[in-house]
Amino acid sequence: MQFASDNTSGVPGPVLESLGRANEGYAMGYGGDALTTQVRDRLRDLFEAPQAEVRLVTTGTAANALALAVLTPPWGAIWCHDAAHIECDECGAPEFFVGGAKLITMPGDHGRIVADTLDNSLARAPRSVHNIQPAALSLSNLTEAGTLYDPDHLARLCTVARRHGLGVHLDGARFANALAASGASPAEASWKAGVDVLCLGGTKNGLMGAEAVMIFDPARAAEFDLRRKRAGHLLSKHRYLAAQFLPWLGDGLWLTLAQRANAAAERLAKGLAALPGVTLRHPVEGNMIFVDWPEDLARHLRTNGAVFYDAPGPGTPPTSGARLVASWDTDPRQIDAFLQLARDIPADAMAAGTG
Ligand SMILES: Cc1ncc(COP(=O)(O)O)c(C=O)c1O
Ligand SMILES: C[C@H](O)[C@H](N)C(=O)O
Repeated sequence: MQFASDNTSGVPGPVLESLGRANEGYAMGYGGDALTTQVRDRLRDLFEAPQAEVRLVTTGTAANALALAVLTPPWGAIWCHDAAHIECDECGAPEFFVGGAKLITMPGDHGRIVADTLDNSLARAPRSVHNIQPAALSLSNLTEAGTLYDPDHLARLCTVARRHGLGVHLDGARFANALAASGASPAEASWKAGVDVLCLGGTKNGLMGAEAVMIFDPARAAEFDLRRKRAGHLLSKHRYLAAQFLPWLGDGLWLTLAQRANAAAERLAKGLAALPGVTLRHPVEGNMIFVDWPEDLARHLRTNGAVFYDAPGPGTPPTSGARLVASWDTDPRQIDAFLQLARDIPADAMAAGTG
């Protein structure tokens, strides 16, 4: 019953088979191989962006930090949600890779920034020589709350950012889950809404460790290349990164895998919502669930083999809660066993706090 994260999942057969095929013979390094060119062309086609530049790296943190570095000068400020991964879980990588940027965090219900709040914040931002300079807006889709920005909401935020002279970065660690949930096209959910650089996550959706940075303004690619190299994120055996993407993007596998993860989360959320004392903290719009539940229930589930991260709720002291993440390979039987376990918690355990 593994619900810690979608990065705990395995790699689907077509991706492993593609790696095996890529292992034949020799290929130029550092992205000079034929597979890398095929991935670029495939992504340009899928995103209706023939001029876009595509760069592959191995982690989402590197993708985010490097993408933000080409949007933000060392004296720049990056606006983001206060629960953003770049704020909470990247150990200062964006600030480091930019060379001194400051993250300006904002509230927003269910992990989403509201356009008026962003507009007001940017309008009040001082811009004298004494101040860090507004430079970029960073959004995540899915958000870190597992919710969705639809293209209209995304476009409103990008319009505000543009009006204040900011570039827009989209952390798409779960972009496929967002597309699968919204039905939007890749272009509508990115550059057509106003996104300048998209970090398209593969690792959480079946790939072994591969992320594609899509730079919709090709003029920014040269700087990205130099930053990627000096960060140590230009792989010499680059064909093995590209080989992961080809089957994934080939016949829509990326969306099929994301739909499976989303459906698994929907199944789990439905069962959780029916349990006494359990509430869903955010709408479940992709493959992540946040619940508020009794500590005894969490303890009972963990004692019996369930794996998940705690996610304390608001308030002082914080309420007991958890994040549960479904993956492309989450087995419905795992979900049913987890829910049955939750239903079977001994009544006295809840009462005595020994569940
Ligand atoms: C929203 C989001 N962005 C970025 C990342 C970074 O990915 P990585 O752990 O590969 O650095 C994660 C990690 O899971 C994530 O959840
Ligand atoms: C939080 C952790 O860093 C990882 N991004 C995850 O979502 O599991």
